[in-house]
Amino acid sequence: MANKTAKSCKFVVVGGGIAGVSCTEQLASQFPSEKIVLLTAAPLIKAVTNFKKVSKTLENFDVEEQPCSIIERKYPNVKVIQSEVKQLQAKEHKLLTENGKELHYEKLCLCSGGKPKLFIHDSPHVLGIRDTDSAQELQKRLSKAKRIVVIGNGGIALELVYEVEGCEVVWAVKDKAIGNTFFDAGAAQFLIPSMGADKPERATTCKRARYTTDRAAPECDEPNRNPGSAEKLGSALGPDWHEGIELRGTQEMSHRVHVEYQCEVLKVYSAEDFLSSPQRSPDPSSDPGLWPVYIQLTNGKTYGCDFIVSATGVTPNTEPFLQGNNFTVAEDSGLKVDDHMRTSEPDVYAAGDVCTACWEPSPMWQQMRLWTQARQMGWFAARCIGADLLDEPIELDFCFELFSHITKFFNYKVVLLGKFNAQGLGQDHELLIRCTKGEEYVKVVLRQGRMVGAVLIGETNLEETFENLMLNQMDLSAYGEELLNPNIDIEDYFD
Ligand SMILES: Cc1cc2nc3c(=O)[nH]c(=O)nc-3n(C[C@H](O)[C@H](O)[C@H](O)COP(=O)(O)OP(=O)(O)OC[C@H]3O[C@@H](n4cnc5c(N)ncnc54)[C@H](O)[C@@H]3O)c2cc1C
Ligand SMILES: NC(=O)C1=CN([C@@H]2O[C@H](COP(=O)(O)OP(=O)(O)OC[C@H]3O[C@@H](n4cnc5c(N)ncnc54)[C@H](O)[C@@H]3O)[C@@H](O)[C@H]2O)C=CC1
Repeated sequence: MANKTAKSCKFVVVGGGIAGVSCTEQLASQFPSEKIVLLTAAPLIKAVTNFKKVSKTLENFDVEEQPCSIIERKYPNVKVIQSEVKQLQAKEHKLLTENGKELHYEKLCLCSGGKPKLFIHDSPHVLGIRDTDSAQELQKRLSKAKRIVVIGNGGIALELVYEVEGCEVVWAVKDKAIGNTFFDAGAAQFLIPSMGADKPERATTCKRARYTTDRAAPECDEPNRNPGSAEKLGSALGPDWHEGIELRGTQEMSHRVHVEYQCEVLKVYSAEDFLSSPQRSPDPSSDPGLWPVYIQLTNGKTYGCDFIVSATGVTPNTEPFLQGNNFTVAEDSGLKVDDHMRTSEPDVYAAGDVCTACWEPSPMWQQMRLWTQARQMGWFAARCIGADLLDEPIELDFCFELFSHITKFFNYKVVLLGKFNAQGLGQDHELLIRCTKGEEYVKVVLRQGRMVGAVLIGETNLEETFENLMLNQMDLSAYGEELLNPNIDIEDYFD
């Protein structure tokens, strides 16, 4: 039942992931005498630690899950309430929570993230990976598994096929090459040999140790009494999420990955259904009775396995906010935001995975649902809220000028800059490529002689120089292929 004594607050932020916490911290430091409520469904919040600027636009940081008390201690004007938002009444500037509370706001920022967009719903044999609970479930199931099937060709699939040991992995991708959200076929070819190679020894430090130690004792003011709802709405995992858990199956082997290219899922059968289906494959390993689940692919093959991982993207968490309100929603189901992070509802902003950037982007930026962008958007949304209250102008921040992402795949450092896959450029571009097997892969995208994108795999040390060349849009036509000549120290050249 709704609490009649509704609370009122100048700023309310929904979501304790990177976007929500970054927004809350910025509001708290900009408005130290105003109260900020951070409403979040999960018992722990995410914090950015060891933030380092690698270059003008590239940033690197660790992410820790922390009890809510830490942010409250750091910012006395912040109050964290652990409760799921059930409804937003935007006209009334009011939120209703699962605890039956009402909360009025003057300015609201929605940072409720996303959830796995599974290729099939309601199958006990299909797992999505998003938060700590789902990662632990994966670990538990894997510890009893001999074979799994991974569907999807983006970040999670790339990480998983490399990390899983002691278990056969069948990786089914829609495309002609692996890793299509990050790479082209050339880069994929460069990475393929690492897929079967032994992994180097892992450092023993575990960045996610807090997950287990703090979990038992959430310190929020209003602890969630319903563990089920928190489980469904945990914050997203991020860099190095697999370092804290052992992803090992039951078999005595390191890696074994088999890729099925250019296919999708036709049907998933339980063991029982498979027995009576006419779809039995000649592959003896898909014999009925051997496996708990069978997956039939569009290329005619059927695999039996212990379970299936659906690493098929993210759907923004918008449900509690849409009903009765007038949000404009993008094709990918995100809340559309303008260049001030405003949604179509007055005084409601959004940031991170829940939103879809709908401003005219700079020619070398695109949205991808990544940790860095969640941090930047959360922080920028807070600055926009502040500018609006103080009636000050604010321009789109420099961080939205050039897309930049630094990560690791197959134990290689990977830097992506600008239109790294020539996204949206049609035929109007040329590519320069330099590749040294097992060492580095460098791809540059040029448009009208100017650099507009790059993929750097390995320790290339080119990121700063290339970033500068992209930002200053220098005409490089005169250099031709010499631009990637390994005998020229390009850094000195363009300094
Ligand atoms: C396995 C995995 C690995 C990844 N690796 C990387 C990587 O290496 N590099 C990278 O850049 N990105 C990575 N990402 C992506 C990155 O984690 C996300 O883009 C980013 O964390 C999104 O942050 P967010 O704050 O928008 O959302 P989330 O982290 O999803 O946070 C949403 C918050 O909202 C809360 N919430 C949701 N609904 C409600 C509600 N109704 N009421 C109250 N609270 C609610 C949730 O409890 C949660 O706290 C990875 C993602 C996954 C799943
Ligand atoms: N190191 C990094 O930067 C990492 C980033 N992430 C991020 O986490 C989020 C979730 O990761 P992913 O689930 O891997 O999403 P993703 O968006 O990276 O990749 C989704 C993949 O699934 C494919 N796909 C979609 N529907 C499909 C279907 N029905 N059948 C077969 N394939 C289908 C797409 O073609 C795409 O290859 C993403 O935002 C991703 O960018 C995740 C892991 C690592």
